[in-house]
Amino acid sequence: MPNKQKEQLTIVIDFDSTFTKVEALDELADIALLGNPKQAEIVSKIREITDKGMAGEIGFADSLRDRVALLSANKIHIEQLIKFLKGKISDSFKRNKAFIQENADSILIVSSGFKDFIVPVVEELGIAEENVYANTFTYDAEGNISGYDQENLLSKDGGKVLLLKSLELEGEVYAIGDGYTDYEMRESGLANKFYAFTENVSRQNVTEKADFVVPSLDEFLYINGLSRAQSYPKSRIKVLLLENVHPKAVQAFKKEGFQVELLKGALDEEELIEKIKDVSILGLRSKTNLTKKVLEHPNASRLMCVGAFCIGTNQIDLAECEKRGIAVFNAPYSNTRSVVELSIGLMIMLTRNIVEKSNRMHAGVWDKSATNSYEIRGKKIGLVGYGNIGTQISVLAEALGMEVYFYDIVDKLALGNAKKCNTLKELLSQVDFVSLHVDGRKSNTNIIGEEQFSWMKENVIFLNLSRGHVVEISALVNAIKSGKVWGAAVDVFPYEPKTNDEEFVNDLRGLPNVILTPHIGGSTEEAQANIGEFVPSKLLQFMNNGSTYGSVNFPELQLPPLENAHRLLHIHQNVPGILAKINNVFAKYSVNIIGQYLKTTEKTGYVITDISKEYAEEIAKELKEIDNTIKFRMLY
Ligand SMILES: NC(=O)C1=CN([C@@H]2O[C@H](COP(=O)(O)OP(=O)(O)OC[C@H]3O[C@@H](n4cnc5c(N)ncnc54)[C@H](O)[C@@H]3O)[C@@H](O)[C@H]2O)C=CC1
Ligand SMILES: O=C(O)C(=O)COP(=O)(O)O
Repeated sequence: MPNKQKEQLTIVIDFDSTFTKVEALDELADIALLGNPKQAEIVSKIREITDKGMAGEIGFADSLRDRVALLSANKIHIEQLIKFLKGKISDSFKRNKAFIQENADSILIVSSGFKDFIVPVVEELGIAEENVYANTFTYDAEGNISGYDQENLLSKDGGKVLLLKSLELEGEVYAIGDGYTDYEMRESGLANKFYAFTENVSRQNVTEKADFVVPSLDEFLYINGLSRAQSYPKSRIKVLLLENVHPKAVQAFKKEGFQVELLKGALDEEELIEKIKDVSILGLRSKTNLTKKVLEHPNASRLMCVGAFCIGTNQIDLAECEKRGIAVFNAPYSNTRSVVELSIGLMIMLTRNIVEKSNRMHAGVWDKSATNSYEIRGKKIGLVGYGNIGTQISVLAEALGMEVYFYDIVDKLALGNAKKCNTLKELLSQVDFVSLHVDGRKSNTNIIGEEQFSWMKENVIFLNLSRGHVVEISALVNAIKSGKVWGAAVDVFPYEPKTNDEEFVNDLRGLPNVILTPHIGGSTEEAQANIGEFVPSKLLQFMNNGSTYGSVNFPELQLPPLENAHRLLHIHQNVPGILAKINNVFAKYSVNIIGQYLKTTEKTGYVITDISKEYAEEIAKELKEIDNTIKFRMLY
């Protein structure tokens, strides 16, 4: 075996729910019974028998006989099953194809399933037919399954033990599987160790008997010091996802073997301190504050990167993250359009006084009149903040015939015929609509208060879909009550309920021509699905490759994929001489550098060095000990 000088080791691997993600006979039943009116009933019966067998509740011979009798399958169905199973090989087996191919001679597939479909599937990863021990079907002249070879040891009760005994293997034997019959090989003493494989299913009566519980093949390889695709098994790395991020995000991390926990709501500071223990990757949305207090707590010491599954990152102490070598990513464009569409829609609803009309209709009042209903065409809109959202609204509003004005603290190029204002007052004093699209930086707190409302025209329509703390709510309430503001739409609030179970309490409730929405500007299926793909891809690139491209607080580096090299990632305070010190360590151990990349911000330096595979282990220790090192890790 590579990387380990040990006496001969044979690895015995189960097929169903271990090598592949599924139980093949259940799937065969699904395929064979397609179109049969009793399909659901028969399949559920077969699954029930499978489960009982796997849990050791009924003898295996009985389970096999009963299931085969229920199947009405033929050779064509087997062909379809093989195709299906090839797509269901467990992720960690696929990932470690190189190990399996290189060690195919010492790997045996021992299964109570059938060679008819197992052989073509395991051959995909380089395991030869002679290393597969399983049952075989018998067929009638038309190719229908008529039974199975009852002489085969694996068709009998305790079949795996009988088979293993007959093989008289020398050296160490390790068994990997998800079922009780896999454990029995260990119980009998024929296998030296049993690894309960839980990537696909986990059965308590099996895991409690195991020498080790392995959530992936990577974990098995890691425990035994064998060569593998993941330097450190991802099943040991915790991902915590908050605020009900899209299931696509959960899938993205699970597919790579991470340990993922998803929580529906946001967490407050104390709860986050509790939950962040041992977490390396944290995903949150706009409502969870990642504060200095959380970051400096020992529970957060493993945190490597954070994903804001939204645009705004004001809820995250970015500087503190940078100081601690934690890279933060967001989704700067995925929900832009959703906010833009909602803003335009709200403007029209308010200008036509639709909310009141609709409420009255629900109360049975038919009030067909044009009073207090206007078009937005020809009106002036003032955008405070001319970033990604502000500029898109600018283009659409102009297409709808509005005159666009904007104010931004940064010099921005006007799109179309939009007119730039030099001060907030200049903007507010001449427009019919005010729409806020600034970011949530602290200094934007209460930038719209009594004074700013006093600058606005009478009967202005006011929208805030940016951040709650940007507007002084009491001033807005007064402006609405005094009639200065004729209609308002507010999506974001200084305090927002943590979950959907908490009551929304705010002085804006009950005011006329005010549309209140529960911070849903970015909450469309499209936006959430986009974010659910985009943010994990950034976090995974950082974890797998070291790339920080798109980070909002870190030196940005887009790195080439790692090929046949080790990659050393060194994050340090940006003080003079660190690169020289790093390279002195490489020189001292005559390490061959294949590539080196450096990027710094004012405070932080990030050096990535790819080195050839032969290296002295001491270099990692010495690199970590360089003064001003923040974090160090190694990938291969
Ligand atoms: N309601 C919701 O569900 C959502 C709300 N948002 C909020 O919208 C904000 C804006 O999003 P993007 O346009 O993508 O961000 P962006 O960063 O592209 O644009 C923000 C613009 O505001 C400007 N700005 C900042 N402070 C200002 C001030 N005091 N006065 C004038 N201009 C100022 C900036 O220079 C920048 O051009 C986000 O930061 C987020 O807080 C974003 C998505 C969804
Ligand atoms: O993208 C943003 O900044 C938002 O405000 C949307 O936040 P959310 O993901 O809905 O909590």
